[in-house]
Amino acid sequence: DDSLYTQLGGKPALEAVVDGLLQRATQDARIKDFFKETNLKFLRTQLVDQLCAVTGGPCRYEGETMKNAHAAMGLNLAHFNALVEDLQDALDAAGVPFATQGRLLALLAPMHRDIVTR
Ligand code: HEM
Repeated sequence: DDSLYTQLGGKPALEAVVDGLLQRATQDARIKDFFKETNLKFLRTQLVDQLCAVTGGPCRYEGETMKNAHAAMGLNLAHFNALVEDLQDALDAAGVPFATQGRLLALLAPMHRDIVTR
């Protein structure tokens, strides 16, 4: 099994990465206000399922489309890049090797087309 999911370290590793991301994003002055009214427990579940599914793991993501989930936020590319930076820091902290980080970021980067609206 050479899926990115396995390379990342499976479900426990993804959970650690998502926890690290949410911790950072909710304290990041550039973007934390977007999360003020968010149910973080629900968002954690959705993110783990989504990342598991897109990396080839045994999960199904049944949440909103990226377009619908972010439409009302009016996100720009700086917001998007700030979140990606927080994700990279979380991946570093979880000990994910640089090349593996690159594989994940390559899957997520194109989503900016649906998430960034201004
Ligand atoms: C590749 C980048 C991103 C991915 C993969 C992603 C993924 C997701 C997912 C899976 C959800 C849950 C959707 C649902 O089922 O309700 C969500 C919601 C959310 N995202 Fe993102 N997101 C990204 C970028 C961003 C950025 C840049 C921000 C803000 C700076 C952001 C802020 C939020 C917030 C606040 C919610 C929760 C909305 C609510 O409370 O209903 N996301 N995102």
